[in-house]
Amino acid sequence: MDNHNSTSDGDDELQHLVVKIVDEQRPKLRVSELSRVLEPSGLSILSEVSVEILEGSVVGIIGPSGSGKSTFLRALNRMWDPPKHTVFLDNQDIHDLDVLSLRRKIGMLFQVPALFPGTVADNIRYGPKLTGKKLSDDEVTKLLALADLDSSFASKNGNELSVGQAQRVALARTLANDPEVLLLDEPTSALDPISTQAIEDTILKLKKTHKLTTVIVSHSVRQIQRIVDIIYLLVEGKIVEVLRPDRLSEASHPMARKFLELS
Ligand SMILES: Nc1ncnc2c1ncn2[C@@H]1O[C@H](COP(=O)(O)OP(=O)(O)OP(=O)(O)O)[C@@H](O)[C@H]1O
Repeated sequence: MDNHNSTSDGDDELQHLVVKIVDEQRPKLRVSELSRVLEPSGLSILSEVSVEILEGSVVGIIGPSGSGKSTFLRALNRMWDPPKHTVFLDNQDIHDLDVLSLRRKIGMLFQVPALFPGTVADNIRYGPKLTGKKLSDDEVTKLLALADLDSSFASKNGNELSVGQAQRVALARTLANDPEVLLLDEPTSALDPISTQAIEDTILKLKKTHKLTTVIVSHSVRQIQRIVDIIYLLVEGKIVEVLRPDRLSEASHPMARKFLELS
């Protein structure tokens, strides 16, 4: 009986600890009633989207083609300029930040990597150089390693790389800016499984070591299930479901069910 009680107390303590840890995760990004209507057609692409993205979390955005996923993602670092008072980073309206420093804090990776002319090292040094910082060879090697590339890549030219290698260089280049948030727009849909895994591993590693917050748009439900903490399902510009990756089958919205069945 005593033993039973002490186990139950232990469970309570654990529960409190879990609640405390969850409580301590603060919102990194807050989106408040974000809408986008295309002129002159009047087509609504995003409709009053409100979400909180917790620091250190990996958030997945899924949904049918044309549902507004990329538009939502691009709003977060002003690749598409959202209205004022709709997107906040650390509680600050992103319009109050200089756009270049915003994009250093919130880095982005696209489906197809576009490297600048020059070597891989030139690419990785590009961002820090803009702020007057020259990365050492050692720092370049560390960034390459983070993207699972060895130091021999530093001297290669961008056009010598496979798409998967180029995407990993693009990731290392983004990470060179020491971002707090990473936006990934279908980053592995053109990649082989090894490069895909390298990118997923890097995201999970940086979540642990740097509390990096990641928002990923992906058509791969399996990928989403492998790496994200929470899933937002976007249909016709609206978030229709918020799901845990292990509870995707519980989605109830008809379009969500169809999308998941066909994925
Ligand atoms: N600048 C623009 N001008 C006109 N239409 C646009 C523009 N940007 C987006 N759209 C339209 O808005 C809708 C949402 O686009 P968006 O790229 O955000 O969707 P998505 O969910 O990312 O799609 P996909 O999965 O196919 O990449 C689409 O119908 C698209 O054609």
